[in-house]
Amino acid sequence: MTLTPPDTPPAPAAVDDGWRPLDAHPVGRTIAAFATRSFVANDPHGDRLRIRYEARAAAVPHATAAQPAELRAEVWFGPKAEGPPGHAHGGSVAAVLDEAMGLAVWLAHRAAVAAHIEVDFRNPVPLGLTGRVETTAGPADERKSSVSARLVGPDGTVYGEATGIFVLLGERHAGRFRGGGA
Ligand SMILES: CCCCCCCC/C=C\CCCCCCCC(=O)SCCNC(=O)CCNC(=O)[C@H](O)C(C)(C)COP(=O)(O)OP(=O)(O)OC[C@H]1O[C@@H](n2cnc3c(N)ncnc32)[C@H](O)[C@@H]1OP(=O)(O)O
Repeated sequence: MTLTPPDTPPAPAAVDDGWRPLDAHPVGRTIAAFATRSFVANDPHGDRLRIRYEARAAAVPHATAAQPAELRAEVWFGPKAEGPPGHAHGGSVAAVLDEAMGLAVWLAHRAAVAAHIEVDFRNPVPLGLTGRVETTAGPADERKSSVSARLVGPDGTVYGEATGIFVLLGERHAGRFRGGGA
């Protein structure tokens, strides 16, 4: 006896929206290597912050106003990110937004450091939240770029919003931010 398989609806066609792991992008590879050391991203299996960056490539190596390379992230706030009981420390939220903005500018233009950031904490972040960080790097002039980022929950709740001015590293900063640790 053969059974007629039940009607199964066709699987929805996967939508390729262009987002890839950060290290799949040529510039993103350098950034991803940096992020293995950074304060925010250096403990991908830890209990504080886990973050995974993704890039959407521009068709050209450097972003233009028409075709920027974009960065976003998925982030998890673990039990050791606590600030107010049961909720994430504002500094952890600010750090996540700060780093994402810096990496967004790096991806879109070149390596940069924060000169000025502002953060609005819109809603308390419950520990255990997995949220999405969205960034928008503005166009750059010779020395700086404006950028913004926000942290959004799976239900669309906006937890934090940030804007920043990031100074693009150039000859005048030679050696200043290379580091290497103590
Ligand atoms: C393949 C090679 C790979 C290389 C790898 C490189 C290593 C990776 C490097 C980087 C990756 C970073 C990944 C993101 C990490 C997360 C982001 C952070 O948290 S970064 C840490 C916190 N930030 C600091 O420690 C900066 C400390 N501050 C400074 O060192 C200086 O103040 C600095 C560099 C920010 C500015 O000093 P000036 O002398 O270079 O710049 P001036 O000429 O004064 O300003 C340039 C423009 O920026 C404006 N500007 C400067 N500071 C401003 C401010 N506070 N507010 C508003 N505008 C400001 C100015 O008005 C000027 O604008 P006008 O060109 O005239 O239009």
